[in-house]
Order: sequence, then C-alpha cells, then structure tokens
Amino acid sequence: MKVRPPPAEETQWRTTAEVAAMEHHHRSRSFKNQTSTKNTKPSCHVKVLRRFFKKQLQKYRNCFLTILVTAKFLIHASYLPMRIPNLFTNKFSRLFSIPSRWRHYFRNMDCPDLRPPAAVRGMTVLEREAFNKQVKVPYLKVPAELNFNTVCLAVKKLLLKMERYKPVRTEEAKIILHPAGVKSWDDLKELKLDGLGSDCLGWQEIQIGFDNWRYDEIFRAVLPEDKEGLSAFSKVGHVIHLNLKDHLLPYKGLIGEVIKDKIATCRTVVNKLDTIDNTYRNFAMELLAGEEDYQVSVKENGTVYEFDFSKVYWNPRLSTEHEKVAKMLRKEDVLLDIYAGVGPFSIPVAKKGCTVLANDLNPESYKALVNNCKKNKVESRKDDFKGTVNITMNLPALAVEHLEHFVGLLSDETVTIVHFPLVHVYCFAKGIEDKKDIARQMVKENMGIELGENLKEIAFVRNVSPNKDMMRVSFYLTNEILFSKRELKRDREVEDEHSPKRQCLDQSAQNGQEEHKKSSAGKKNNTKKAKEVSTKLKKINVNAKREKADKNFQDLHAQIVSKKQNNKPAPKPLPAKNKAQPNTKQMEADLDKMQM
Ligand SMILES: C[S@@+](CC[C@H](N)C(=O)[O-])C[C@H]1O[C@@H](n2cnc3c(N)ncnc32)[C@H](O)[C@@H]1O
Repeated sequence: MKVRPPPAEETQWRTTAEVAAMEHHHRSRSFKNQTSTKNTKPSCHVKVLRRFFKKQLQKYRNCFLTILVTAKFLIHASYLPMRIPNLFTNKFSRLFSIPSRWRHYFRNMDCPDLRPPAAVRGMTVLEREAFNKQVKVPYLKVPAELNFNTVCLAVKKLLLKMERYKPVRTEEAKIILHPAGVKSWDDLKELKLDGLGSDCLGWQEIQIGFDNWRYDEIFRAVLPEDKEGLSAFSKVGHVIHLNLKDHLLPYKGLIGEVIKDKIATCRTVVNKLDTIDNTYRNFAMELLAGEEDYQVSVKENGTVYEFDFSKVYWNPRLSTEHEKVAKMLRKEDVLLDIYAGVGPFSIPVAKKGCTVLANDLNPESYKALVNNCKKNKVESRKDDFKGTVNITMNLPALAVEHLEHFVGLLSDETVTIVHFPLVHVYCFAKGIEDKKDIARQMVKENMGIELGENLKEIAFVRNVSPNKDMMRVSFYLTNEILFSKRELKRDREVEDEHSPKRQCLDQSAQNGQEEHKKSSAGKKNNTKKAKEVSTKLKKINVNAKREKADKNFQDLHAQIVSKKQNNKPAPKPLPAKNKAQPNTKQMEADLDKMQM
C-alpha cells in the first residue's frame, strides 16, 4: 500500500489574515448553504458548466437521459474541488487554490492554537512530552430539554476533530467546537439553533499532546520548513520502508518512531540505503524503529505471500500490473515466469489452473516461492501443452537485453509453431519523449527486429522518477524472430574473448553472489569493492571456466536435441555427442554442476 501524507494546506501560501478572512467567508457561506441554496453564487467554472448543460437541455428538451447525465455531471463538478486535495501532491495542490467554502471542516494546522508547540521544530530524538500544550476551545452546553443528537448534527462541521479526541461528550451534554470556526456566538447564529442562546456557548482549556496529531502533522511541525518533507513511503506487511532524502537523515530516528507509533500494524520501520541495482533486486536497509524482523506476510489480489523482505524483491506498487497480466491468461495457457521473484505472477496464474514454469536466480526467492505455492495450495503437476505460452520478463533494468536470446532460438530446428508465444517484457523508459515510443525502440534495438502486427500492447506500469517510467511491451514472437539466421551483434562481441563486453560478461556470470553481498555496503563502498573483486577476477583463469561451461552446454544441448529429433520424421545430423536416449538424470546432475 502506498501511503502518502495528506497534501499541504492552503496556509502555506496564504497569510494568516487571508486565512482568517477566508474562514469567516467559509462560515457564512456554509451555513447559508445549509439553509438556502439560492443565495450561493456559483463559481466561474460551475457557471460555464451550467450554461453548457442549459444549452444541452434546450437541445434535447424531452430527453430524460440528458437530464440524468447533466445532473450527474453537475454533482461531479461541484464535488471535484473537494477531491483535488486527495488527488494531488503538495506541489500540485499549491497550484490549485481550493476555495475554503468547499472544505468539509476546519483544518487543525490552519489554526495556530492547534498546531504542535513551535519548540518541537528541529527535534531529532522524539520527546513526546514536548508536544503537550494547553489550548482554549469553545464548547456548546446543550440544555436537557433539547435533543442532544439534533444539535450535534447541526454543528457537525464545527466540531473539534483531532486524533484520539472526543468532541461529543454525551454524558456532560457538551460539544467541543473548533476554535477556528467559532470565535463568538455570531458564528453559530446562522445555524438557527432553536432553544440555544449565547449563554450556551462557553470556553475551556484543554490539554492536547503528541497523541492528538497525525504523523504528517507531527512532521510538518518538526522537519525543516524550507525543505521538502517526507513525501511517500510503502508498507510491506508489518514493515514500512522509507527512502529518506539526505536532508532528512538527521531526523531518521524520530521519523521511524513517529511512523511506528502512528501507523496501525506497523512493527518495523526501515530506510532504504541504496538504489536497487544488485542482482537480486532487493535493497540494503537500515532499521529506524521497531523489531529487526523482516519476515513479512502480505496479501495481494487475494493471494498470500510470505518472504524475508530484506532478502528478496517485492514492490507493492506492482499489484495492479500483476493482476492485469494474470487476467490475460486463460486456464489452458502456459506461463513461463523468467524472473519470478516470490511468485506474484506465477501463483495467481497457477491458481487459475494454468501450467506455470517459474524461475529465479535468488535462492531466497526460490525458497519463498516454493513456500508460497504451498500456502496458496498451488500444486506441482504436469499438463499437456494446450493454449498460448505467455512469457513474463520482469527485470526492467535488464530484461530487454535478454530478448536477443529469442532471435534465432529455433533456427536449427524444424518445427511448425501453431500458437506463437506472447512475451511481456518490462523496461525502464527514460527521456522526455513518448515513453511508449522509447520502449518500442528499446525492444527493436535489442532484438534487431521492429515490432509490427505482432505487437499486442505497450502499457505504462508505474512512474519511477521524473522522466523515467516502467513500461510493459507485450508482443508475440514470430517466425521472423525465432527462425532468424541473423548473427547478433552481441554474439560477435562474445565470440571475441578479448572484447571488453566478453570480459564483462564472464566476470558478471561468476560474480552474481558477490555482487549481491556487495550491494548492502552503500554506493561508494560498492565501487571500491567492485574494483577489488575485478582485480581478483583477473587472476582467475576465466577462459578455462568458460570453456568448461560451454562444453557442458553443448552436451546438454545435444541431449535435448536428440530427444526432439526422435519425434521428427526426417532427422538432421546431430552436433557433437549424439545419444539415442536422453539421460535425464545426467542432465539434472549437469545442471546442478553448472549451478544454473
Ligand atoms: C524485479 S524482480 C521481479 C520479481 C517478480 N516477478 C515481481 O514482479 O515482483 C526481478 C527478479 O529477477 C531475479 N533475477 C535477476 N537476474 C536474474 C537472472 N539472470 N535469471 C533469473 N532471475 C533473475 C531477481 O532475483 C528478482 O527476484
């Protein structure tokens, strides 16, 4: 779940006097609204809408449907401004000045008396007592002969609403009101509260403290005023993870404590130490508050996943994407989930009844994946191939590069494909141009073949940073791709063992585990360690290992091809070792040896 604190309030760019004037205006307007809607002057855009719909109504006077649609639009138009604060982040809400009369209630942070004490600004270690303060608030004492609930309803918009604070005190027949909304009896006059007089309005001192503010209000009071606050964080099971900007690092302890305190079900707060650029796509994290327990249980689209969040990849922002892809598959289809993680594509699809082959390089992901299969009652079974093969490739930083392996994949085979596999490859599209064009271009560059009619769709997945979006390109493999005889640029480079790319590939192949360990030590440390590792690797006889691996692959390929050729009418001469019957046990042992 993405949690975003509520947007900044208008006072940030208005003077106190303006706010007071606005609030006064708001009070009279909202009370008028309750009694008479005729007096309410519509704002400009409502006027324009009304004029438009009036014309429409004249045009289709007898059409009942138009009236219905018009009414619906008007309702939406008048509610839209109220929704804007929820739709936009701080920066956007500053651009849109929301008229106070559209607000539902008074905001506590607009009222200086209801803000945390100024002394908490700059606090780095949480001291709850420093938030205590006395504040004078208005209250309404309801005479016994009046209906208490009716009065409560009438003053609903003026209640003092704070965290863990009860403004309606039935036992005392008292209603605590908002000091910004009620300054004198005049403010209540327009409500026409029959039976209530100015003697019913009183003032009392109340004690408020840390418990009465939300986490975003606490952060507004504590963190530097002139810098960006805490913009967003994610919740994965009981763990909340932050990605703090440098200027917030001195406050990390306090931020952790406040979040743990204020967010229900949160037991652990961590800060991301680095960008996700290691092999397993998990990230190094620092514990800010709570228990050092990263074994989480999350539910996504009705499926339960358990994993160690510090060791595997999980992104709560991908839940819609996982669901979209799962919906594309039918029961008879097959899924090859190449970078499966803990199973958010594989398990929902398997639950549907599809056959799934899932793969992940990270042993921790594999362990969690197997456990999640059990947890969600997904069984291992072998079915005959029937429907379309879908191939998910969710490794956005690298997957497009791996597409080249489809090119010419079947060039040595004599098979006819009935249903062409559908590939869903993810990538990061960076740049100011249209991201769909960028994604399409990336696929083209890596496969050397332009997508044409075989393109199913290019979809936006999520925004990563300004000018960087994660995209999905879904396309069918074609005969042109699978049977291509074209020599790939990368193959040529790999052939040349002295080329820088070849050396780089050799090193990264052997160094997957090393890289994972390195990532946690931060970027600077990473560069230093990378140099050390690369020097050590140079000393290892890379070529010897590569030749051994190549030979193993050749043997394995020979066995696989021999199996296929047994079913073919016109067998082709086999390369290297031709075994009549494939030795599957040997194949497994070979694979183990190669540590695939
Ligand atoms: C971005 S995560 C995606 C995980 C999952 N599909 C999801 O949507 O949450 C990429 C996964 O690919 C795995 N991975 C990285 N390189 C790989 C490789 N060469 N072969 C197989 N898996 C790899 C990582 O361990 C990681 O779990």
